[in-house]
Amino acid sequence: MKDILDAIQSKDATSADLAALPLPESYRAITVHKDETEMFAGLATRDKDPRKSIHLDDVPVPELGPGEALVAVMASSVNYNSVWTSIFEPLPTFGFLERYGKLSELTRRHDLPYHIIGSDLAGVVLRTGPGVNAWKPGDEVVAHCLSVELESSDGHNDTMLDPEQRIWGFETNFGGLAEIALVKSNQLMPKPAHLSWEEAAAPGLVNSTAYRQLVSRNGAQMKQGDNVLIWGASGGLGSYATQFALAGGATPICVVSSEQKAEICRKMGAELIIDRSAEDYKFWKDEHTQDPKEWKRFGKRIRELTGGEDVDIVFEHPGRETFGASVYVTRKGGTIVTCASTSGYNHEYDNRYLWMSLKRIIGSHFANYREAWEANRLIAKGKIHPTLSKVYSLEETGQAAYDVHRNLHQGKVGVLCLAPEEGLGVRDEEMRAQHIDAINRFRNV
Ligand SMILES: C/C=C/C(=O)SCCNC(=O)CCNC(=O)[C@H](O)C(C)(C)COP(=O)(O)OP(=O)(O)OC[C@H]1O[C@@H](n2cnc3c(N)ncnc32)[C@H](O)[C@@H]1OP(=O)(O)O
Ligand SMILES: NC(=O)C1=CN([C@@H]2O[C@H](COP(=O)(O)OP(=O)(O)OC[C@H]3O[C@@H](n4cnc5c(N)ncnc54)[C@H](OP(=O)(O)O)[C@@H]3O)[C@@H](O)[C@H]2O)C=CC1
Repeated sequence: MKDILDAIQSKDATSADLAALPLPESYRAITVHKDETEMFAGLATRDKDPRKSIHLDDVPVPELGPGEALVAVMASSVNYNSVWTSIFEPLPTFGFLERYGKLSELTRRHDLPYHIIGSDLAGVVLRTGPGVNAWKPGDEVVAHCLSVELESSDGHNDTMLDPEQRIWGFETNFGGLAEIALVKSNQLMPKPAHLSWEEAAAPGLVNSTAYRQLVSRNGAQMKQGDNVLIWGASGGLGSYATQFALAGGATPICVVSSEQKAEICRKMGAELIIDRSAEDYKFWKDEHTQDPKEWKRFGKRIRELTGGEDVDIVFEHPGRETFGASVYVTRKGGTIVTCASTSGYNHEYDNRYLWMSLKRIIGSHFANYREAWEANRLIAKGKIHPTLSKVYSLEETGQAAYDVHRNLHQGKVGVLCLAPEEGLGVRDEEMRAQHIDAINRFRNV
């Protein structure tokens, strides 16, 4: 592994040099174990501690198949899907690996007693399998997390609709929180040249998801002048949704839970901010009953901020706790676009406010290759910036996942895999200098 890292860091190693280096037999990877899926039985979600279930193991390098690439991972990031995997909710992910393993001789590789997790990476291509022409060893890349087979016609208008659509590192094995990852070559995209490895690895999953959810024709199709209510506006998804709203001429109404987070949103350029903790909204009176008076108080606050307007789009992901309020505060004909249910997936809302006011709920999930490519292009052009706050070592991934699980973080949390330190991998210093304040906006807050 040291030779590989030396070659990546040397200025003059060629593609042929990298291709000629032998692969190691094993590599270090963050895993959860199949024989531990019951370890948190009986505990409340909040009390399930990723530091106990996440391991750093030596694992064998997987066989490389057609259309695939092995990538030396310089850095990765923590996504909430890795939190779900590590607390075995809503299901242990081993069921996904078993199902995938039944598809073919080749996919059987994924069905293992350990799951290498992680759905983001920035790194360097080491090997490509048969049929891969667009990428070669030595290419500096980021990977999006859509894994598809595309044997059915269903996915050929929008690859997210492929019946064999999976999220890499969540529903497949050999994910990005490791020194080497196995991806399909159609997950690869050019690494933005002005970013370090850990900055480049941070946006991928959430940036692509927010792009489809808010901007794409497959999502809410946000337009200039729209009022967009963004839950968790300084979090993973929300920090990109806020940037897309601002860059697209819309007005974000950012919901956060502290003054510190409100300040981050102001630094991004947002002006309309609701501190849900300070204003103490209680949308649920008890576990079973919502309080429409609280929806109304929340809606009034939005109208105060906007000068009397309601929101055209709600960017939803907290789920059960907020969904009733989200449906209520959306304007007539507006859109609630949801990609998650962090606080619970059985949502309740008053349907009269949906049908009588001709509102629409849209379900959105990750992004197709084109959407991920467009979202990555915006990063590469310096129009949208990474929101990396803190960086951990691979050994500390359990703590990094704990921070995200307990909402102790801001924006995105990075993980160094092969990169020996932060700040490496920048190719375009001039462009970096132009955007350095925006790139560092979330650092150490
Ligand atoms: C990019 C990052 C993203 C995120 O972070 S997202 C957040 C993390 N992700 C999650 O929390 C999602 C985790 N996944 C799940 O919870 C489950 O994954 C699902 C609930 C999404 C699906 O459940 P399941 O049981 O895996 O699949 P089924 O599609 O319900 O299939 C089970 C059986 O039910 C049959 N079935 C499906 N639809 C119907 C129907 N309409 N009528 C009759 N049967 C149906 C199927 O065929 C199959 O059957 P057979 O077991 O025999 O194969
Ligand atoms: N379907 C898909 O493709 C994707 C789904 N997801 C899912 O989206 C969810 C969010 O992911 P991500 O943004 O990365 O996570 P983060 O934890 O980084 O950010 C979420 C933010 O939401 C806010 N929040 C959390 N709980 C509540 C609540 N009960 N009420 C109101 N606000 C809340 C918090 O902000 P604050 O405290 O400041 O209000 C938090 O910072 C996860 O469940 C994840 O699995 C993520 C990416 C892709």
